[in-house]
Amino acid sequence: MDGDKKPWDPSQLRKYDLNLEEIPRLHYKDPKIDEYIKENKPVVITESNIVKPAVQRWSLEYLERNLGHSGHTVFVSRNHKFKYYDEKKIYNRVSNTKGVEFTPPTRKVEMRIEDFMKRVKEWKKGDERIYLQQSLTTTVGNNIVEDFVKFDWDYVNGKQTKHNWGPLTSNLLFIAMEGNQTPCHYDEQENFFAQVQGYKRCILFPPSQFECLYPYPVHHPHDRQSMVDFERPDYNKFPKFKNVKGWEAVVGPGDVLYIPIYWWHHIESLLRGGPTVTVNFWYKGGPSTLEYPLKDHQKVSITRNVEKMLLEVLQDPKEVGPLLRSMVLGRYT
Ligand SMILES: CCC[C@@H](CC(=O)O)C(=O)C(=O)O
Ligand SMILES: [Zn+2]
Repeated sequence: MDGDKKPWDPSQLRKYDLNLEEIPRLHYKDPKIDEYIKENKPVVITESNIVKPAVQRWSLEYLERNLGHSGHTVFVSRNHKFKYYDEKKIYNRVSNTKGVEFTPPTRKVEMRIEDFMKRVKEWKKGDERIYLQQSLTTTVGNNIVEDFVKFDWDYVNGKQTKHNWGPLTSNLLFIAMEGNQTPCHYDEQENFFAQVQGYKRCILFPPSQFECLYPYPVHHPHDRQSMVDFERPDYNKFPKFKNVKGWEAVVGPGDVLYIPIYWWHHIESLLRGGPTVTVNFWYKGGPSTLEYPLKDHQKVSITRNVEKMLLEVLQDPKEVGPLLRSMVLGRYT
């Protein structure tokens, strides 16, 4: 790659009408990284050895040979969106206050890695898309385990300890087709999002923009996901989406993006960039001491608890909205 040639160009990014700033990129030895993490702000950590063995060795061919022959979790979508849904919340098939059936936007299948790679290679426009999302556990091959143990655990464990995070809950391996998209959502975990192969565009919003991103109700299968379709935003239903202000970074091999707990993120593999490989590190949040003023993500957590409590006592999801409206409108407005 000659000097000034960028590894990707803007034509590989889908067009959105969003007000975005660049997420800072800091060398992994820079102490300012700890200031960002302490303030729950995203930062791209560069030149680290966090997943260096994977960056060096995990080509698609290597992964096909070494990932292991058990079935791997693969999501299938009729379009480029892979919107997460919680199967456990499709309990009474009623997914919103109008009693409409919930139709899962993707389906989950178990696929052997060679079948997955074949379908990726032979994919044609109009075919269903697939997205491998597999927890890195002992079911993977020995070479992968050897690479995994050589990740820079001192570095990530050091951050976990310094910032008083909870335990590491999982490392997920993602193998995406070019153009695959995980629509805007938040997780209740701290995340080191380590890019291994290919380039991904990450668009993030702070928890304070909760009102502009219109999350589904907590009892909905799409809990934690934004209701706004970034490609065709409905400004009548979601007027405050116009005011949203976000941060973005395109991460490439070796970059590690810190996605703070409760921060919204919309992530997509670049168009025409080939398949991408990512490993994430999800940690439970630290103990949340209630210091005033409360942090924005603590307020989001409180709203979640209110919705859960109301559903628990009212039982019928259709009653939660009307009760909240009667409580607030005309009184707290
Ligand atoms: C299943 C979620 C995958 C990931 C987004 C992506 O890489 O497509 C993400 O949202 C996260 O790591 O939290
Ligand atoms: Zn996520």
